[in-house]
Amino acid sequence: MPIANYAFGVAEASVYAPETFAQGLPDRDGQARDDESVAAGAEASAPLLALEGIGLSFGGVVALADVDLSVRPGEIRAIIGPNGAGKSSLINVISGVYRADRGHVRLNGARYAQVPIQQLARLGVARTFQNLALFKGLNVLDNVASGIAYRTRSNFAGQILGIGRSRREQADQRGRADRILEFLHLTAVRDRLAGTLPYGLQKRVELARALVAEPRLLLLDEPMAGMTADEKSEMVAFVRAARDRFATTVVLIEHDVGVVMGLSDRIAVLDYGRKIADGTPDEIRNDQRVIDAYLGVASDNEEGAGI
Ligand SMILES: Nc1ncnc2c1ncn2[C@@H]1O[C@H](COP(=O)(O)OP(=O)(O)OP(=O)(O)O)[C@@H](O)[C@H]1O
Repeated sequence: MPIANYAFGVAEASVYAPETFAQGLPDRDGQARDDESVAAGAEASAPLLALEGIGLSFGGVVALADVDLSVRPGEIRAIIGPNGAGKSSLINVISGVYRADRGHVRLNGARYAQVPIQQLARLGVARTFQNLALFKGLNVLDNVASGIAYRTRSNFAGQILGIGRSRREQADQRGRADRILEFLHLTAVRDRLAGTLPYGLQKRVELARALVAEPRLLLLDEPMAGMTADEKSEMVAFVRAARDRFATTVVLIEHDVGVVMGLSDRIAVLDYGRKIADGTPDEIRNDQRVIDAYLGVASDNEEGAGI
């Protein structure tokens, strides 16, 4: 029985064509890329990110056990699994928040026992958080511009006085932030305090702040959590558009499996810290081990959607 029949209740979300949003910005090389070239590149290239034999325990609790994961450049890669399966632990290992007890992370060809969290931006990695982490008292533009503050080369005094290079850098940051706001249809709320926006828009501002640095690897921690169905559909389209436009590789964890099925190129499934399946949405939908893992959840939860 396909999983979609009982557990993955949300329809595949693809109501907005990505091209709608993908106009007006150059990609990393200043060249437009079509979807096919990104997908073909994803098939052929060496992994941008690879996890090798990752193990992580908290006291006696095994959060991750011998997990391998390979992420190709330009693909949208989801990690799913029931509550407590190890998804957050895995994304925290990828982003250097946790050091794995066993195994390594390969990023851009370099091998790490722990990814250096203070160098994430320079390594081309940006992330969003499960719980919003915006500066609620700052306006939207300044929140987004803060995502590229690391690029600043001017000294502190220069920034305070707003002189010379620092003034040019600030203008550059704001220009980039403005273009991302336009790309994500946020220009109308540019000057609003972030904390006053509806939740779904705040999540989109977080995406903008992560994207403004033009990361090679974008880590999304439950980007659709707490959103309405319409907001989820919009977010799906924006994430896809961002990938297509900037050739950004996306790794996301997300509870709404219907959304994941419609958005991802490949999906890895965790259960009790182990990877039990890995493949395309169709392969995952029909995988017996995945069905069993989620059936356990469905029988605990009459609505069958509590993943
Ligand atoms: N900081 C921690 N201290 C102790 N145990 C932890 C910690 N973080 C995670 N765990 C445990 O590790 C296991 C995996 O948790 P994790 O949060 O990674 O799962 P998850 O799939 O993200 O769950 P959820 O979907 O509920 O967010 C769980 O048993 C959890 O209780």
